[in-house]
Amino acid sequence: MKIDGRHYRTIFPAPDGGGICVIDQTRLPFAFETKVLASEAEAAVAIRTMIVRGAPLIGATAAYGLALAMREDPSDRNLDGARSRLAATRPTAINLRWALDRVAGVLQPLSAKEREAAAFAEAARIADEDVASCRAIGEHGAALIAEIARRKAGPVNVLTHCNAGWLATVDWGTALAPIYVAHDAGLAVHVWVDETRPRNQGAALTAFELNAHGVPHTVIADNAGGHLMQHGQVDLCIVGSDRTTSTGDVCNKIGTYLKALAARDCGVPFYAALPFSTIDWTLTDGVAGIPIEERDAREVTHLTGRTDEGAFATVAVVSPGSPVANPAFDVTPARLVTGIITERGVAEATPEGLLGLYPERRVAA
Ligand SMILES: CSC[C@H]1O[C@H](OP(=O)(O)O)[C@H](O)[C@@H]1O
Repeated sequence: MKIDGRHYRTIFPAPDGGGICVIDQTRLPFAFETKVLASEAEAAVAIRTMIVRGAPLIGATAAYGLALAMREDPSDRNLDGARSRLAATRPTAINLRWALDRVAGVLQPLSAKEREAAAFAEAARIADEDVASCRAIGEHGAALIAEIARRKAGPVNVLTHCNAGWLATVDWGTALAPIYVAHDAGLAVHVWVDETRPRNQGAALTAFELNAHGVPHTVIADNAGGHLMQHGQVDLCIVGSDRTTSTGDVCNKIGTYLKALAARDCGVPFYAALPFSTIDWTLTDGVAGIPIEERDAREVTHLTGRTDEGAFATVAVVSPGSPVANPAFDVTPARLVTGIITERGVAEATPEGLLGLYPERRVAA
């Protein structure tokens, strides 16, 4: 996407070959800064501390992290060690392990001296595929928005949760890609942006993206979404996913499930947008099977932002000494999901629906 007229991907090789450039998303929206990840360890820290975040971007970063590890030591021992260390950075987004397994599968049969170049090449393919997949998600999802636009006057009002925009992927995004494609095609779209406590990816990142692209939007408190749906101000919900099961259960940022419940109660269509790399074909029960990351309590007890004088500041917002829980994701059961928007089209949130798009995943009876 473009920032001040210049096109960026969220991750790209440093021009001097010194490592991998990423956007430091912990500094947005008040500072647009890139960082060079020059080692496996720096890639791991970037994922763990959410300098980079979003399932597809986590996967791409891990792929390049493995390439950086091969630059350091291409031995079998380090390949296995780096794969384990990077996999341990965050437990929920399946894209992380998917990318590591894919790159490691390419490297294992190679000689040590071949591994660095092969790893960087495979990581680049993963990044390029993600851009193409997310662009296609945009096209398929935009058709849903266009269908609603034909039936109503005024803008199509889309509610989204967290950030599933181009900052969560290599480019285009997943939940926001249909909004960009529809907006660029001249359709009137307005986005309700859930702030998304506690990390505020909506208020900080989705709002930043939509501002930069000129998409009309309104930032709301997380708890306002149900009210807006009750009053007919939401035409559909589109969210991202960190892991979706073969049966259509959708794991996404904490609070997504509550929006799905409100949407069902108000008759609002609720879609998840995700690429093939986010589907976990080994799972049928997301609530029981998907590991939910428990993040640091400080993400709940403190807020970081910019003062009126323009300085970054962190303040406490919780009564000192109170215990805190911080589950980072929840699972929306398939029964609450209207459809799943993928790079291959829109499927019902059912095994048959997903297999209809990915027939190669049918297990021989
Ligand atoms: C396109 S995946 C976006 C997905 O990832 C976010 O989680 P996090 O910011 O913690 O990496 C959130 O669940 C988004 O929906």
